[in-house]
Amino acid sequence: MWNSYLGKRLKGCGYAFKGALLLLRHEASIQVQAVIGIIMTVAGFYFEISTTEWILQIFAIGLVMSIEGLNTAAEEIADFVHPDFHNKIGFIKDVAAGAVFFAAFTAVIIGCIIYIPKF
Ligand SMILES: Nc1ncnc2c1ncn2[C@@H]1O[C@H](COP(=O)(O)OP(=O)(O)OP(=O)(O)O)[C@@H](O)[C@H]1O
Repeated sequence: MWNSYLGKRLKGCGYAFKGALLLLRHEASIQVQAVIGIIMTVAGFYFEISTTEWILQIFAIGLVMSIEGLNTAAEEIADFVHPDFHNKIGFIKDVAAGAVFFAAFTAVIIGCIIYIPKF
């Protein structure tokens, strides 16, 4: 029983990892965010940011990429269930994009708080 429980959890991790790779391979917006994340990581080493700043920065990068992944999932479901134009589909896609906006805005504020004092 424990074996099958562990096996299922490991399989779940495998699917999640596959999903992360799919996002990185096929989603332009996630690719851009990943590149920005790498640039910010290099900047973090260059400016020798503190442990708290690292935590905030890593959290911001993860937050934006996670919400973008969910936005992609929402768009895919919307296109699958209703490929034609519909106001409701437009609303669903707009609010999903709005969620990414909140995350990105938060990340920009965090970035400003960390880096503006260093210039
Ligand atoms: N089927 C539809 N019905 C109504 N409005 C739509 C529909 N598809 C897209 N839209 C409108 O166009 C906007 C952009 O949709 P789209 O699916 O191209 O998203 P996108 O953010 O450009 O996607 P991607 O992340 O793939 O670049 C939506 O936010 C919505 O306002």
